[in-house]
Amino acid sequence: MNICPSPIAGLLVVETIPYADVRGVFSRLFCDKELAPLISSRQIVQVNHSRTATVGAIRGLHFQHPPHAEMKLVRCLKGRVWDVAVDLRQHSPTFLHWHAEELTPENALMMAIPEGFGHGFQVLEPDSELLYLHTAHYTPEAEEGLRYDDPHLGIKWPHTVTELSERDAKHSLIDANFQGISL
Ligand SMILES: Cc1cn([C@H]2C[C@H](O)[C@@H](COP(=O)(O)OP(=O)(O)O[C@H]3O[C@@H](C)C(=O)[C@@H](O)[C@H]3O)O2)c(=O)[nH]c1=O
Repeated sequence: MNICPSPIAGLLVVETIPYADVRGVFSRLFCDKELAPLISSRQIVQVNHSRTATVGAIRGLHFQHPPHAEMKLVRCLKGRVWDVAVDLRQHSPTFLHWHAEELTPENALMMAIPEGFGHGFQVLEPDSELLYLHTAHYTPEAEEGLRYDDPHLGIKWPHTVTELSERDAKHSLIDANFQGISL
């Protein structure tokens, strides 16, 4: 696995090197030794999977507040998604900047999204599937979201938005009182 920087400090992109032969492909999806530089003392405590049927559907943007803030490692197992992370760290020089990567099974990229970032994605192929590794348990009372179309973020989604959960449609817009996440 190659751990690559992104334009936002702390947000990393991991390249996985798949082993291909006549039978198909073998890939290591997680290794605490190889990923130690980014995982540090964190532990993976939950593994989630989602399948999203419709091209253009968006999930996000989601995050958990401290003390339930988490690192998420996200990869695409099927289809194609445009995965975006937004820097919400209070006092970060890149506060409210975002970075996106297209994730596919073929490019085998994994976004390593640390605490203090919002995360979302848009589906670019039908029935796209994502695998998430989390370093904190799901804590709905600590969870918050931002609007995918928040003008303060200006995220340039690659496809027309076709579907959104009721919850994601109701997130508040960022206003002058929004301080970000204090870690
Ligand atoms: C995220 C999550 C949801 N759920 C439940 C709550 C709800 O009934 C159902 C669907 O949840 P949601 O609508 O929040 O699912 P979804 O909108 O897909 O939420 C996900 O979005 C992406 C962008 C992320 O980054 C993920 O961490 C997660 O927040 O699953 C769990 O039981 N455990 C979990 O970890």
